[in-house]
Amino acid sequence: MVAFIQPLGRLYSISHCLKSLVIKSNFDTQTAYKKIRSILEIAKSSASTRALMEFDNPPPSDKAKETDDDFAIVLELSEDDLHFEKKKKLLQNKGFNPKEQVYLNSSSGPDWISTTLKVMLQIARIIQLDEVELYFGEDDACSSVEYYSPRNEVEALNSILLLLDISLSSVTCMQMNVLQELREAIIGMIRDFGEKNSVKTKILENHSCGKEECLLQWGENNGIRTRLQIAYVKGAGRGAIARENLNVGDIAVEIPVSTVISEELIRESNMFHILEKIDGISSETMLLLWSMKEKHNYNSKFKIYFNTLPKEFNTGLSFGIEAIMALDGTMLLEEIVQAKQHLQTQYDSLFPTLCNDHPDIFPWEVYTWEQFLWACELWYSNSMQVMFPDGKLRTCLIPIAGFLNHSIYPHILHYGKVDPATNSLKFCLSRPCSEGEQCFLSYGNFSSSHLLTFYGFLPQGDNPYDVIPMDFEAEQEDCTEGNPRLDRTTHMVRGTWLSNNHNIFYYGLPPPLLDYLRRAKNPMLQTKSLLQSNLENEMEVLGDLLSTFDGMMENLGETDPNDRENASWDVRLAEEFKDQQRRIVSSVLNSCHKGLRLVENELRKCMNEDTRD
Ligand SMILES: C[S@@+](CC[C@H](N)C(=O)[O-])C[C@H]1O[C@@H](n2cnc3c(N)ncnc32)[C@H](O)[C@@H]1O
Repeated sequence: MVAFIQPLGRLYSISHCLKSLVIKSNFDTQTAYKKIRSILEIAKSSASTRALMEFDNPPPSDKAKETDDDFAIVLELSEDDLHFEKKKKLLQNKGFNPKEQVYLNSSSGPDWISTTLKVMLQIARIIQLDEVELYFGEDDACSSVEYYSPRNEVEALNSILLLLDISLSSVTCMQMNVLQELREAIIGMIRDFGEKNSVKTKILENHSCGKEECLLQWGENNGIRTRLQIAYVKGAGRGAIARENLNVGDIAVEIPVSTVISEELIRESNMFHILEKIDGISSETMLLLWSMKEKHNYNSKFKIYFNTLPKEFNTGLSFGIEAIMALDGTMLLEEIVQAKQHLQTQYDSLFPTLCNDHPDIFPWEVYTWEQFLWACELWYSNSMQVMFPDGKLRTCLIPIAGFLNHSIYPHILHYGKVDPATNSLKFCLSRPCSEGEQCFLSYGNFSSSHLLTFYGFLPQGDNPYDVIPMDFEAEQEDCTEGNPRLDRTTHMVRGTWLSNNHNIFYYGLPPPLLDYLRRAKNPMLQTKSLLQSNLENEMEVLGDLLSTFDGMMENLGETDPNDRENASWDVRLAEEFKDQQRRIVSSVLNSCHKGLRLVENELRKCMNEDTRD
């Protein structure tokens, strides 16, 4: 996403001990290439130096069993991980260390592969958790989490595969057999996971793809290699379809840097010397202004690419007034209004000044507000963040790869780093894609509100990143000066159907939120035992949540009975989004009601016991 929109704040209010509940969209930033990743490390005792790849001797108790074929893989949570402490705690709750050795012993029994992989996968899943997944990850030792999110699962399986591949190069023959067996099992798990979650694409045969084929030909002439073809697909414009069966690790598309639209181009243009003098202008904004003019340049190197771009993008930024009003009761209304206002302010700060001062370089008919909005939508919905060999992250438009649609079950997770050896971007598969199947990318771990605003669609399936963030502000006594101060904490909820744990003290709701509310009510309560005081506190917490979410549901109103089929594209999208919000809020309300019944039951038992005593 281009960096000229700031995160936007949104408001709700909660009664009782909490002063206010401010809801913010602070989990939507494009983190994929900025985030410091946890690394998985493998250890080998025979190596003279401890490097990324080492093998460890078995622990003393296992010494008797030590053979040439007894060896361990170490899965390590990097201390550089942004969430190191939380992940370490979660690992420890499940009985693992942040640096865990998993012994590979093929003679330990017929189930050694599934037992070993189960352990490795549990650890790898936690290491690969992102901020939202970690927040919702159950934190008690008893609940065994099967999986956190489709992205996390594919990421965790691929990280184990990478570990095995790294280690294959330096093992004995017997150890190689063991690793190969594990590797095949992992590939099988990735395939099974993909088959269970495959998204059926309807290809629209009656649409011609002449312009797209011209671009593929242009790509071939310019060194782009692709195993994808382009077709119109139902509900998503164009999409990229596998021409042949593609396996994990295969490259679906390879794009030389010379065919990428990035800030280098603006430096070569005649508008650079004017734009560079504008205070605080970002390279993304310069590039956006460049692209507005370049799409009319008949001699442009990228003319064929510009020819394939839609006339309209239909993102949330183009929502008309009726659609915006249809969002009433959701936080998205304010977000879209603010985003549009922000763009209008940006436009007004540049135009008509640039057109008046340099009419030959910035012709007014090219730099209208409508054209500016079109370019913003182009850059928001089609650009990718790319890490170049010089270590700089640049926002780029990437011909052909730009046809890849987004999915919650993506085939391609990592694509944003230029391979310095080939000076190209490689789009490698993290799960297989069969011939004729649509190949999907992950645009990032985005909520539906973000995807609607900046990309103009709502993804199919349960989006684990559809959260309702909640910022709590609680007044605290300042010990040193006796002045009250505001403590701000961020929590969130999402559809409680995504949780595995609906037992008492959990109810499918996020444990960190519940713990925070419990402590806010009664800082002395420490345990989740069935004591009367705990249960009474629990009733209050659930009661507060119930009244907050009841209010949200009331604000959302009833489903619009009007015929959606005949509604305009934007009103239909707004109504669909609102339905999703209702579903989330309704699931929270159900969980609170069920929770209250559970707690009441236990409280009754508690009181009966007291009267018997
Ligand atoms: C990078 S482009 C992908 C190619 C695009 N479909 C096209 O025809 O040019 C991103 C745009 O594709 C569409 N898109 C991507 N993923 C989608 C999905 N899962 N469902 C519906 N539309 C999608 C949205 O319009 C989005 O703004």
